Amino acid sequence: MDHFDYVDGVLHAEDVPLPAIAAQVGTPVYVYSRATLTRHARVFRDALSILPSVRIAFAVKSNPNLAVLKVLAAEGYGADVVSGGELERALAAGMDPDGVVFSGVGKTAAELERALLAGIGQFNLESEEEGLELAEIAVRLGKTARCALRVNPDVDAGTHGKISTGKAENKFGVPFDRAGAIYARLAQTPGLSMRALALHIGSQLSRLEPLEAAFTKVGGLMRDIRAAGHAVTHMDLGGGVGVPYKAGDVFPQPDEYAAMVQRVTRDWDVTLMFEPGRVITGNTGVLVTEVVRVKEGVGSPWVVVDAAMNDLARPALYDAWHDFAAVAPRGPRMTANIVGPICESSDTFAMARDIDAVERGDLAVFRTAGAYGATMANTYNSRPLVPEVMVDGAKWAVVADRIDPATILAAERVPEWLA
Ligand SMILES: Cc1ncc(COP(=O)(O)O)c(C=O)c1O
Ligand SMILES: N[C@@H](CCCC[NH3+])C(=O)O
Repeated sequence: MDHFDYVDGVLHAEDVPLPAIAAQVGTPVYVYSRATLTRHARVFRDALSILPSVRIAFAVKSNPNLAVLKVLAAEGYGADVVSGGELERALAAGMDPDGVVFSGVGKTAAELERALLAGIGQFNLESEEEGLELAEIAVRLGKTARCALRVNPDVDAGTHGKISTGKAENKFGVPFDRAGAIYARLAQTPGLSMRALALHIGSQLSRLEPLEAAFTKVGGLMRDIRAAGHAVTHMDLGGGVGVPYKAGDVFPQPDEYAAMVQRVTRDWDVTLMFEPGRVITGNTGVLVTEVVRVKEGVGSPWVVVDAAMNDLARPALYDAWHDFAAVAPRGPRMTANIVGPICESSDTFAMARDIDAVERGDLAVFRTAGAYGATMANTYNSRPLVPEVMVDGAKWAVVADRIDPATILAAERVPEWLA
């Protein structure tokens, strides 16, 4: 459930008509509902409350906007970060460093040092090499780094290949059959305090079975590691729970996910950690766009909108589906190809889609754009960086400015020797 509904034939975000935002901020623009965000944060947290000891670290990459992070910090969420930049955002949002988990295969020495000095809660080590490097830095700084070892369980998540992370051929984590030995070595390395195993097998999972298989497998590994005499006090089960993008699609609900986790982890005796992203933010946002032109096509007309693959990359990258709806539907329907203005054929949001009939100048939205939307935007074709707005009841505010090409141009330099 979200808070984007039609009132008197006009799509609103909570109590605010989207045309009012478009008139002031222009398009394209991401619009987030604070009520939806809060609701999702609470539903997920409450579902997990059936488990004895839980820490939730929001996957910042899914929506790193500072206002979004502030709302989640107030709901007791920590942060799963994958770069120094995301760490700074989490800290700027007032998140407790102890609730920050640092994932990623390529953390640099500078990032590791900064995170150690900030006192983050856990480093999710993705290799033995990373662990040894972190240990050296920790010893030099007189610190101890609390760590998890990320294991690659070699389980097929059944999601799009480009967002699958738990098969042996993916770069993430250490090979399952090497994990016990690596954990043992790192547990004896000064500067590190090994406390957990971590896993994350992929994103936008539509079924719980692959997660259950992976948790079960890594649970067995945890027992082996304990039997070898090493402590495991935490287990980080990652994120990955998917959301429906297409009206009518059915996805696992947070309470079903929690029940599965409870069943698998009943005798683990650990603090369970989670890194949800999309399930918290996916439904909290829409991308508002304006129809620039309706152009004759072969078969279906081309509906050219002013949003493009630089603003919402998911359809171009993963052939992802985002529902498209007119902000003020005229009544009839049409079959159309929806595209952006960028000079790439992959700048296509939908082909031969049955949509609300639209004309030049009409506003429309791509739904379920709160996760992996603005965060993946760029300025390709020297387009502006898309702005973001948050709505709260009848109030709304710009929470990220549109960065226009002139500002970007001002950061570029022509060297003297070219002048
Ligand atoms: C390590 C890690 N944790 C958490 C997430 C969040 O995933 P999702 O948005 O699918 O919940 C990701 C992204 O897939 C990730 O790479
Ligand atoms: N960017 C991807 C998700 C990647 C998850 C990263 N671990 C998407 O839009 O679906």
